[in-house]
Amino acid sequence: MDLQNLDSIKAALEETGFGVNAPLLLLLVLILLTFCCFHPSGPSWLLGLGPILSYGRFLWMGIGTASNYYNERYGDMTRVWIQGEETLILSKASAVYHVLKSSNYIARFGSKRGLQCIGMHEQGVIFNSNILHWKRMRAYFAKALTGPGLQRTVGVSVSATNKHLDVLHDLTDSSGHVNVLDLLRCIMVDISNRLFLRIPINEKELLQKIHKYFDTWQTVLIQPDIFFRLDWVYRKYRQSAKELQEEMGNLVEQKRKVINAMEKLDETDFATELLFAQDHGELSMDDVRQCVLEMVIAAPDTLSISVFFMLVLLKQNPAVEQRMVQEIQTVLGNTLQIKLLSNVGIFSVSKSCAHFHSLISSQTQLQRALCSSQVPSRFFQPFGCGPRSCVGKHIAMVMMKGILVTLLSRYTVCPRSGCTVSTIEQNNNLSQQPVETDPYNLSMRFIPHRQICNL
Ligand code: HEM
Repeated sequence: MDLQNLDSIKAALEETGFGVNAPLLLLLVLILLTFCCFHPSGPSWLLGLGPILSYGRFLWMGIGTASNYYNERYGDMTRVWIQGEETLILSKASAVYHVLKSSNYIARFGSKRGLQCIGMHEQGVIFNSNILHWKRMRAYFAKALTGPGLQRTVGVSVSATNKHLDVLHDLTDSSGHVNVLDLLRCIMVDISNRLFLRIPINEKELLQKIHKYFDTWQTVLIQPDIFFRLDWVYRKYRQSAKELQEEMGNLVEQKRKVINAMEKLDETDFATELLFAQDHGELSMDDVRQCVLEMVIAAPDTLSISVFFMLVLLKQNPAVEQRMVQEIQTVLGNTLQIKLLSNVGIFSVSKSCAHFHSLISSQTQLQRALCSSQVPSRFFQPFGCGPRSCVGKHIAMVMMKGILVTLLSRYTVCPRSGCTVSTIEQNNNLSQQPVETDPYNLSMRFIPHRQICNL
């Protein structure tokens, strides 16, 4: 703030009859100074070029990488422009935590045309910014992802993992390396289907469609309107979104037929609840399809990446892996008992729960060792927090543990030599994930424990 401004404020005060009221003036100066000091820095306006350049950077680099770039360059609270709107980019853990947990943080940004393309504009839950509608949708998700649904998850996760480990050769190359990310995605989509939809699916085909949908989601989210008018560019993305939506529409219709053919409904699930709500006029057909779509895509893209990084990290921390395997062997005895878990007897559940608790402590220690010791643990929020936090956070933990315990009880997993979290090339747009153009570096050897013992 310069002296000229101070003089004009003084003159304005005199003109309005306040006179030179020293305490008032001092207070005003203090307020303005505070505002100047705490006003976030960022790229300059540059006759309107600044907003265009910063928006361009977000489109070109992807949301995550561009955010990191601005925070590194201008500090952990930076002002930029996205689609002409002033936007704050925060990287300080305490500030992020403060914003996320605020009851005012209930909407997400995205271009209207982009969200319409992927069916998320005022529909489903993930990017639904129609607050009343989002609240209603979130309730269906919350119901399916907690309570009895959560209890079934242990058995389903263990049995789906075992099923896919039994046919590991499907994803093994000639050098004996497994495409772990694909394996985990297959497991995840199987678990999601068994829990929320319960219809026969072609996992690989569905995963391909999910992959293309996710790519479209990342591409269109903050595009300007002109992008959607360039048919030769946009056509491909519109088509990818439509393919998954149509597939989900078909699966939902199949589900309806199954329900109609049933004499008595023993057990309900997410899709059934939605279809009933549609029958009662509470939800539209598009709502049902979009909610099922979001539920089915939520886990493969988040959990498979998380478990993949856990496996890499475990190899970087062999002592932790060894302790976990010992715990697994002590608690579960042998792999046969793990297979028994798929039947989810009360005895097996309590055993596995006991183990899960000890596993949490190992993981937390691993996390602590790897995260900066300066950051208090409450600021570590992989699932976000507050009203818009991950509605699947509890089930995600159960699924991850179910998969990890089953996997580690049968195999030790070896990434290629030199493959560590810091050497893996990563993308950071909507979420942080390994670059998969060359799956060679990301594949791992699965060595059965029996084989190690015999070595
Ligand atoms: C390791 C696994 C997962 C991670 C790291 C993760 C992380 C997140 C994060 C960071 C958010 C946004 C939170 C915010 O804005 O504050 C979110 C939202 C969400 N997650 Fe997850 N998630 C995971 C697994 C899952 C699973 C398994 C499901 C469901 C089956 C799920 C369903 C959702 C949904 C529906 C939302 C949107 C909630 C809303 O907008 O109201 N997530 N997740």
